[in-house]
This record gives sequence, C-alpha cells and structure tokens, in this order.
Amino acid sequence: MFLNTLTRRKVYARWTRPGKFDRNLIVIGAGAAGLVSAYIAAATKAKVTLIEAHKMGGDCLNYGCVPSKALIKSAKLAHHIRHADHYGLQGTTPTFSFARVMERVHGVIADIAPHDSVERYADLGVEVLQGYARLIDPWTVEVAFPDGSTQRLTTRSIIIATGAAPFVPPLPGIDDVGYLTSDTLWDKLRDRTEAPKRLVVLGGGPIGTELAQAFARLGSQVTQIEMAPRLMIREDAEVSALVQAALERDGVAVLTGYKALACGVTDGAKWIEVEHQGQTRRIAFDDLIAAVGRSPRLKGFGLEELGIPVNRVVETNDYLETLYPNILAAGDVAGPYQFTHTASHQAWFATVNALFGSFKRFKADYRVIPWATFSDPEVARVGLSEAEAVAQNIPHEVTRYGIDDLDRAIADGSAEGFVKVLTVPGKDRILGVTLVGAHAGDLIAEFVLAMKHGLGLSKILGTIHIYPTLAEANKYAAGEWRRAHVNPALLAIAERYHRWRRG
Ligand SMILES: Cc1cc2nc3c(=O)[nH]c(=O)nc-3n(C[C@H](O)[C@H](O)[C@H](O)COP(=O)(O)OP(=O)(O)OC[C@H]3O[C@@H](n4cnc5c(N)ncnc54)[C@H](O)[C@@H]3O)c2cc1C
Ligand SMILES: NC(=O)c1ccc[n+]([C@@H]2O[C@H](COP(=O)([O-])OP(=O)(O)OC[C@H]3O[C@@H](n4cnc5c(N)ncnc54)[C@H](O)[C@@H]3O)[C@@H](O)[C@H]2O)c1
Repeated sequence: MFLNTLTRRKVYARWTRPGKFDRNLIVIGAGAAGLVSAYIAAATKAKVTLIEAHKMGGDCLNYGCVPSKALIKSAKLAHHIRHADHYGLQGTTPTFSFARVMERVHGVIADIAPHDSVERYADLGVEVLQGYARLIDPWTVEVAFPDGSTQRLTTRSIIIATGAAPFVPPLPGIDDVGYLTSDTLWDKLRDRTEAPKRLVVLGGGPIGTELAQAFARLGSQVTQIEMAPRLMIREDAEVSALVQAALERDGVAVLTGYKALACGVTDGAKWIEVEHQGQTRRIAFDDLIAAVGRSPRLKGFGLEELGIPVNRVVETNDYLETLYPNILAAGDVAGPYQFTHTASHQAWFATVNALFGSFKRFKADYRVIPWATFSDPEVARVGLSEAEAVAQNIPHEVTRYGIDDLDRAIADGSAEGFVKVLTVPGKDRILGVTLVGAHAGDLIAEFVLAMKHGLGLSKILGTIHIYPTLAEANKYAAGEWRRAHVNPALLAIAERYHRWRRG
C-alpha cells in the first residue's frame, strides 16, 4: 500500500492544504509515546501541541505499569512475611487492610504523576490541551474540550499516540456478572478492606500472570483461566512451566487449555463456565478480571474519515508513517509491541521523521527489543527465544546457567531460574537471551547493551562483576559458553607445557 511518491501525493488530492500552519506538530495522546514525542519536538524547538482526552501519563502511569508494580511490591512483602521462616524469622499470616495497600498504589501514582504533568510539559515548551482530538483533514485537528467548546488547529505533521484499551471477551452474561479490567480495578477495588475473596483472572499473558500472583499473595483465592496450552505463550515452554509452578506455590489454581464459554449469576452467586477437553464446568467467583489482551484505540478520532488503513493497529511503514506521510503513529496504537519502552523508542523515530523527514528519515529499529514480566520469579527476554530460533530455522547454540548455583541468589533465598543465551554457532555473538529469576528485568540490561552494540559473550566474561551480586549470573552464563568452546588442541599443548615445566 505504500507506493511511490506520486501515489503518495494522490492521497492528499481530495484535501485542501492550508496556506500556512499554526504548529509544526500535534501529538494525540499523552501516554509514553505521546509524551516522549512532545518532549523531543519541544527540545528541538518545534512548536508542538499535545492533546490528551483523559489522564496525563496514559495507561502506564494510571492503569498499567505503575499501579501493577506498586501492587506487586506489597504482595511480595506479604509473601515474605508469610514465609519469613525461610529467613530464620517466624512466618506469619500478614494482617493488613487491602484499602491501605490500594491507598499506597494510588500514592505511588500521585508521586510519579508530576513527571508526566501538564505543568512539566508546559515548562518544557509544549502546549498541552486537555480535550478529545479528532482528525479533520491531514493537517487539521479539532479538539473538543470538556466544557463543550471546540477548537481547530492546523499543523504540518501529526503523531497518533492513542494507545490501547483492555479487550473484553464477548462472553454471554459477562455484563450481567460485571468484570474488572486494568482500566477499572484500581478504582473499583480502592475502598475494599479485603482483596477479592474468590477471584477469576481471565488470561495468562503478562497482565493476567502478574495480577493473579499478586492477588493470591494478598489473600485472594485465585483461579487463572488461559485458553492456550500454557501461560505466557510467547516465552519458551520451560519458562511457562516454571512460572506456573511459582503461581501454584502461591495458591493460584492455574487452568491452561481452558476456554471460557459464558458467565452468569445463579441465586446471587456468580459463575463462569469453562470448557476443557470436551468437558464443561462452572467456577464460582466474587470478582473477575478480564486480562485477555489490549486493543489499539482506532475509532472515533477521524482515521475512518481520512481513509487511514488499520489492521488491528494503525498501518504504518518502516518510518512509522501512515497512508499520509505527515501523519505518523507510535506506541500501542502502532504495534507491534505493547510496552512503555517500545512506545518511547518509536516516539523518537516518529518525531524525528515528522519534523526532519524532508532531510532524512529513519526506519524504526526493532533489532534489539527487551521486555520483562514482573512475576516472581521475573521473566526477561531480549532477541530470539529458543522456540523462535527453532521455528524460524535459525542456526544457534544454547548456553544455560542455572541461578540455583549463584552465591548471591542462594544467600537471598531466591536461587531459582536460569540464564539461557542463544549464540551464533561457533561464535560468541548473542542472538537472544531469556532470563528467569529475581530481578531478571534489571539483569537483562547487560545483554541488551551487548546485543545493541555487538559485544559478544567474551566481552561479558572479561568484565568485572561485583561479588556477590545477581548480575554475576550473566558472567557465569558467558563462562559456561567459554568452557564449551575451549580449543582442545590448545589445551593439549598447555598440558604438555605444564608437564615439561614440572620436569
Ligand atoms: C496492567 C498493565 C501493566 C503493564 N505493565 C507494563 C510494564 O511493566 N512494562 C511495560 O513496558 N509496559 C507495561 N504495560 C503496557 C504499557 O502500559 C503500554 O504499552 C503503554 O502505556 C503504551 O503507551 P502509549 O503511549 O502507546 O499509550 P497509552 O499509555 O494508552 O496512552 C494513550 C493516551 O491517548 C489518549 N487518547 C486516546 N485517544 C485520544 C484522542 N482522540 N484525543 C486525545 N487523547 C486521546 C488516552 O486517553 C491515553 O491517555 C502494562 C499495561 C497494563 C494494562
Ligand atoms: N511487564 C510488562 O511489560 C507488561 C505487563 C502487562 C502488560 N503488558 C503489555 O500489555 C499487553 C497485553 O497484556 P495481556 O496479558 O492482557 O494480553 P496478552 O495478549 O499478552 O495475553 C492474553 C492471554 O489471554 C488469553 N485469552 C484470550 N482470550 C481468552 C479467553 N476468552 N479465555 C481465556 N484466555 C484467553 C490469550 O490466549 C493470551 O494468552 C501485553 O502484550 C504486553 O505487551 C506488558
């Protein structure tokens, strides 16, 4: 669909281009993608307007990364109190008010909110408008303000950064039983003195897995329902197995290969009907969290009227340009990833291409994309997984280091997990890393740097890592690779040399 320049020009033919523009850039949506776009534009002295319909900071700050990680922290502490005997203390059932935990979650959001606030961005030189934006033509955006007034702005370029919203599966009865999503649960559960008693978590992706474990640790009786054969299907099967075992230890009933069919209320009691290998059964619950994926926000702001093609995400080319090269997209709405850090990463390409594309355009670079799921143990990945390498027929070698062997992990009582490194056969060049263990999301940074800058495992092995740290796992993994690649001929010579030296 993205043809030559002539064809591209044709898409503008039905519109009247303004003689001049009020702004260089309008950014729609103030989540990670929009904030970073506006920041870069202002830093390069462009006149930029950022339009947000709801809350500054978008999903990550208000409904996603921030509240979930704050909840996970309280849950981990509850877990440690419960299992304090592992550390020579007396384990006990934690007593707490769930409302206080949620109060802390909201406190954390409030503490971080100034980073993404209207005031901060205004100080940086961004014009921030709080209203709903709609594309009128390729250069005009209309803002509808909460008081009912509207304003039309013209701009040379536009970045669509409208994000994604939780997908709610169309199960019969789901509206009658009521459900929570990541958008609603932080407010709806805010004043509860106790965590939901019987909680169903629908979905075994990162959201479902992080929340299922956190709520179980905070006292909920959790049933997690995933229709795929295993949790966290994008990761290798051994990762899914390890995470499932960890969740089960925390009391989560993990049902994989279970399809949700319907929900209902019988005599005031809520249930969900699931099907597994031809058998159906009902699971009673008090609350249900739908965590079965997030759908990009594509409707209601002019994409249809402008004829901008969408296919689950806004269609963009390598430069993040839509059908109209002056309208670009970044973040969850553009895909293919749905992470805060990929949204910010794309924002750089979208903004630079929007503002300076007439001189030089940059292709969005997806070569080294890391992510982590903040279960306990954490799961972090960069590059290829073993299953992907096999499926794509990519020649590779696998090196493993078991974190159960790591001094610091043993001392910390977190001796679980592994580092798995895929390399080019016979070389130390890294193709991908999967890291499972405490702080895996932090530890993987060294491999991300190595991959990004072409450093092989020998360079990691040759780097001093502080003893005793979890980060030593990376070095030991590199050491495993080295041991498997010693030159036997050289070793034989060394052995003869030592024998000769002994006389
Ligand atoms: C529970 C949960 C946990 C998560 N944890 C992590 C994590 O640990 N790490 C991680 O990297 N990612 C995590 N994510 C994903 C992360 O939150 C998203 O990838 C990220 O927020 C995407 O940023 P974005 O800018 O693309 O979109 P958003 O943050 O969704 O921002 C889009 C903004 O656009 C606004 N908007 C939409 N339409 C209009 C319009 N027409 N006019 C004006 N404004 C509009 C919306 O109100 C919204 O504020 C998590 C998500 C959830 C739900
Ligand atoms: N730590 C992180 O970085 C983090 C944390 C949370 C979310 N996120 C982002 O948010 C995105 C969305 O996360 P998510 O977990 O909601 O979605 P997901 O698409 O990753 O996982 C959803 C899961 O639900 C299952 N499912 C779908 N319909 C179902 C049904 N009817 N019954 C049972 N199971 C069903 C799917 O098989 C899938 O495994 C992720 O892809 C990720 O990019 C990131």
